[in-house]
Formats: sequence, C-alpha cells, structure tokens
Amino acid sequence: ISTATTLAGSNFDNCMMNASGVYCMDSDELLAVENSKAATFVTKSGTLQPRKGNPEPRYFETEFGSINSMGLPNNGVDYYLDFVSQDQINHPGKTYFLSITGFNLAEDLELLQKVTDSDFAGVVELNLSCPNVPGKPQTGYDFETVDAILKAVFDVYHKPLGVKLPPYFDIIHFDQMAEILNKYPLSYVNSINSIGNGLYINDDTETVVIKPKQGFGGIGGEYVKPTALANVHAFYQRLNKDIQIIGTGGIQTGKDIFEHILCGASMVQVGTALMVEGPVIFERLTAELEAIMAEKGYDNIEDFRGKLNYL
Ligand SMILES: O=C(O)c1[nH]c(=O)[nH]c(=O)c1Cl
Repeated sequence: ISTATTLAGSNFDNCMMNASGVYCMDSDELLAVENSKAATFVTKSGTLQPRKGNPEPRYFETEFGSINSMGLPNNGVDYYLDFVSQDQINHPGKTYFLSITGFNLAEDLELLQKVTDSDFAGVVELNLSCPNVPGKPQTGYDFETVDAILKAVFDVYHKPLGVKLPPYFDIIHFDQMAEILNKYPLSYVNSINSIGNGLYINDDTETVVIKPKQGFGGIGGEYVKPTALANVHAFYQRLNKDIQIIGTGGIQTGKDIFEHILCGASMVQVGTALMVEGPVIFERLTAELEAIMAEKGYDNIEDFRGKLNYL
C-alpha cells in the first residue's frame, strides 16, 4: 500500500504536508515538518517585506477548531527563498512549496521575479485568500481581479505554480471561478483557506477571544470540513484534469484524508490539527489512511481518487 502522489510534476512519497501558516514561520518549524512523516512542506506566505502581523492574542483553539487573525506575520520572502534554496541542496531531488502573497498585482509580480532570480526549484503557491489584513479584501472573492492576476502572472512565470483559494458557498461561484482557472496553466488549486471572519465568544467573560478586528477571524478545523470537501469536489468536477487539487480543511484523521482524496484531492494539507498535535501527527495520519486503504483493498490513492459516488 502506498499513499504516494504526483503533484505539479513532482513525485512525493506520501500525500500529506502542512498547510501554509502552520508550522512554517521559521527554519525551526520548517525543519520540524521536513523531519516528520510529511512528504514536504509549504512556507508561511512570504511578503516583500517582513511583517509583524496583527496584535495578540490573534490565534485561539476551540473544541472544534481554531480562529485566527494573524495578519500575515512572516519573515519576508527573501528569508523563505534563502531557507528553501539551502534546503534543496541538503535534500537534492525533494520538491518544496513556497507560499507568497502581494498586496496588489505589482507586488505579486515583484515576488515572482524574486523567485525567478533565486535558486528556488520548487512549487510556488500564490495565496489569494488571506482574510485577515484589515482594509484589504479577499482577492479570491474578486473574480475579475483573480483573472487579471493570473493573466499577468502566467505572462511572466512559467514554472510550477498553484493558487490558494478561499471557500466558496454558491454553485454559480464554483462555475465562475473554474471558468477563470481553466484558462491558465495552473499546476494546482489549493482549496480551502480558512472560512473568513468567523466569531468565537467566551461566554464567561462575554468577550471575543482574539484582539484584531473585534474578534473576527478565519475559522479552521472540524468546523470547516464539509465546506472543504465541497470545494475540493466542486473544483474536481469543473477543472480540466491537468489542474490538480490540494485538499485543505478539517483534516484530523486518516478518514478525513480519505474523504478529501475521494473528492478529488491529489495532496492534502493539515492546519489546525497540526497546530494542536505537532508534526508527529503525520505518523498517525499515515497509519490511519493506510489502514482504511487496506480494509478497502486499495493499493494507491489513484484507485479511489475522485471516485465519490452520487445517489
Ligand atoms: O492571518 C493570516 O496570516 C492568514 N490566516 C489565514 O487563515 N489564512 C491566510 O491565508 C493568512 Cl495569510
């Protein structure tokens, strides 16, 4: 039994990695994922300049998941480019993911130029879905802007690149986004980012639990799995088959991974549960997924990927 996968033209010995934002802020965290059972890692979304992010507390774990309004704290794209370029030397043949996000098209292009000028040989994940920068709308909900960004990006960048999308909640939006995405040579779509601008309340103190944005923040964890599975499957149904899907959202067990793959995912990313359990989670997830595959008689993930049945 193998949980190996191929994504963006690279082979991975299993189909699990961290979600951007979790265990990927600095070299210590990235090395912890590197040295775990995860197949690879993705960096925290790098911006042109380092950012402190929003005031704390800005992350909170609840019984069913998490709420965050980090505000894109990161060490800057140059830090992550340097780290991954060095890590590639230490692990020849491994493919890593670099997440980037600009605050406008010019910044996105400047970030990609830096990637082009570097020794980075992995996959770029363009984050179009940060919900927590006050005053900045979610790019992923502005369809014309997504179209314009992808047109400009693929005019200049010709190496493997995927996009991280917010969750959509309307069938017509799946149709409209897929129509845009299908126009471009994307390696993959990563769906979903957190469900933006949720609110969690401490009833004893009658207070919100995070400081930024009067307590409004992106929701992750068990809360979001039904939305994540729907987004993965909706894009699987609609995207041309050379645009693969990374499934992110609500993964806590091997069963959750099985469901993401059944919906069409070729790779999965773990966020909240990784934050809770640490990189050792990938050992448990691997064992659980392999046990499910063994029970069902599947040798590899292609035996069941995308094969969700309808009634
Ligand atoms: O506040 C954040 O840093 C953040 N938080 C999220 O839940 N998703 C994102 O893409 C980002 Cl960039």
